Amino acid sequence: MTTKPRVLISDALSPAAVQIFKDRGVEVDFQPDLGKDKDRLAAIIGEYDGLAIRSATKVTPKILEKAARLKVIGRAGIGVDNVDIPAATARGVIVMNTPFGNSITTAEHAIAMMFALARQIPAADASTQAGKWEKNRFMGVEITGKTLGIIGCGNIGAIVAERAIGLRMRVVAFDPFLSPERALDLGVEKVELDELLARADIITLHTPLTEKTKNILSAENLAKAKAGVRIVNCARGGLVDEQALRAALDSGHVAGAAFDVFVTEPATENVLFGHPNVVCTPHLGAATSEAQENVALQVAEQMSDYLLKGAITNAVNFPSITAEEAPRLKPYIALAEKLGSFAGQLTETGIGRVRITYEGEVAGMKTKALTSAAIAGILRPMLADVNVVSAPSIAKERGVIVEEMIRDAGGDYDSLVTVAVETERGERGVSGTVFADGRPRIVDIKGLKVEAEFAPSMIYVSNEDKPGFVGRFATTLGDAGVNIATFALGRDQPGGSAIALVEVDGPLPADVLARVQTIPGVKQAKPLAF
Ligand SMILES: NC(=O)C1=CN([C@@H]2O[C@H](COP(=O)(O)OP(=O)(O)OC[C@H]3O[C@@H](n4cnc5c(N)ncnc54)[C@H](O)[C@@H]3O)[C@@H](O)[C@H]2O)C=CC1
Ligand SMILES: O=C(O)CCC(=O)C(=O)O
Repeated sequence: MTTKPRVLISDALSPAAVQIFKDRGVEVDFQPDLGKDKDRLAAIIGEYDGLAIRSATKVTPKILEKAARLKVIGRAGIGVDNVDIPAATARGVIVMNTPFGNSITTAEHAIAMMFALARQIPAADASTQAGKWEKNRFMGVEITGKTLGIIGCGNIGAIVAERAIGLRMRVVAFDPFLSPERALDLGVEKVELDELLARADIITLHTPLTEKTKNILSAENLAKAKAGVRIVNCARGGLVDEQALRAALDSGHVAGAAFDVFVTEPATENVLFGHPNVVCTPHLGAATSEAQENVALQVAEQMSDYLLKGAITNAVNFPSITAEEAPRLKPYIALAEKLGSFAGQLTETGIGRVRITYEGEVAGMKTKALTSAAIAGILRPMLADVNVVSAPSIAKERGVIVEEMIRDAGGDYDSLVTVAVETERGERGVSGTVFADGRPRIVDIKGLKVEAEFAPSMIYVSNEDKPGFVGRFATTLGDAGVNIATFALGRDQPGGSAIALVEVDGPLPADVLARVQTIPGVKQAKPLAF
């Protein structure tokens, strides 16, 4: 007799999920408050094959250590920042999300927050119900004709844009990954951040929280914003510097702020609380019955499909491939994703085209999965939780042309994968292979031969091939106490163009990078993380 897989639901998912699991033949244990009790979760997680969550459950390495049977974590929602993805991946646990199920609802919340700010509805409500009838206190502003600045024009940002245009607003958007064609389709004007800050009457944020977006509205950027600007954040706490925002509200430079998300959640106290022009909700962006039913049904279907049939959908850490194909493909998937990540981390402008070339043995493998992995790697530095399944359609939606080429083995390697990214600044290609030890290696960057493994902390430098660079570079790092682990060099010809790919122990501090950038002959220096 085969035993049924067991799933634990540890957050307040819609009960619709319970029914789906039961109907599909999965045993389900619904404990909606368990996620808040990490000790109890750790005590029982070992009994389950699947864990279905929203945002209250934090899936930490400690929880994963106890999860001996766990095969899949299903997030009924978009952000998977409450799951330690590398730790889950390292334990072979698939992490799935539902990337679109709550987008409309969250966009609607942002629009609702914008109106709440413009007409001071929460304060007017409290005053009216207190019997004050303060008609002259609550003078609002009209939305029509105002400029909305959208930071992050992905799924939710695009829906907000469509709604705002329907409200007769002008919409400008800052999103390095928004293609001009997509912007045109949406009817939004693609601008740089400084221009958005200078022009927007209302700013709404819809990016994930990443190293690049953290404090994207810093004190400095808030100061650049138009006097009287209003700010809406229904994406993630930490996109706006809360202390700086409070100061800008106190000075009157920012006229109002509506926040659904906070640096620390649950936010039982916060520097923004108590300001008369601040409206807050407790992370309610996705909280409608429609969205909750969508994401609960979808996550239960996806998890059941995986547990019962091995099918993988919307996984953020693995492509959709069968169990038989997995062992052979795995190192090449890692290679393609890392080559893509290399190209993505070096790309600073919109991508027009991605060309992936497979030469030799790898050309006979399931290259679609490899291409998806490469695109996910390219997009991941910019997009919220892009996965290998959704990456190609996201690229298509954004007007990125993806080309796949297959060739016989021609060079020094049995298998060679090349990822080339074309932007308005030109094309950049990076090639790699998998050696007999199963570890992926970079073997060529922009036509320059180099041989290096991918490492958690690296520096990529392109420079003029002049004497003295290596010495100055090593001294700069050494003086700053940064230890060099490996050092790979390549060049086209003596005295020509050169590159260095250097592995360091730990992340490179920004001031050290700045010093590297000033070494004579250095054209570009970038930190990379794999
Ligand atoms: N308040 C809530 O309850 C909810 C919040 N969210 C959050 O909303 C955010 C957006 O979700 P989606 O639109 O589905 O994600 P998405 O991945 O479709 O869009 C994110 C956009 O941000 C852009 N972006 C990334 N880095 C950027 C940067 N440095 N500057 C400007 N733009 C940048 C990307 O190019 C992308 O277009 C996520 O953080 C998600 O977790 C999502 C659902 C509910
Ligand atoms: O589940 C929730 O209420 C939070 C939704 C959210 O933040 C997300 O989907 O990223």
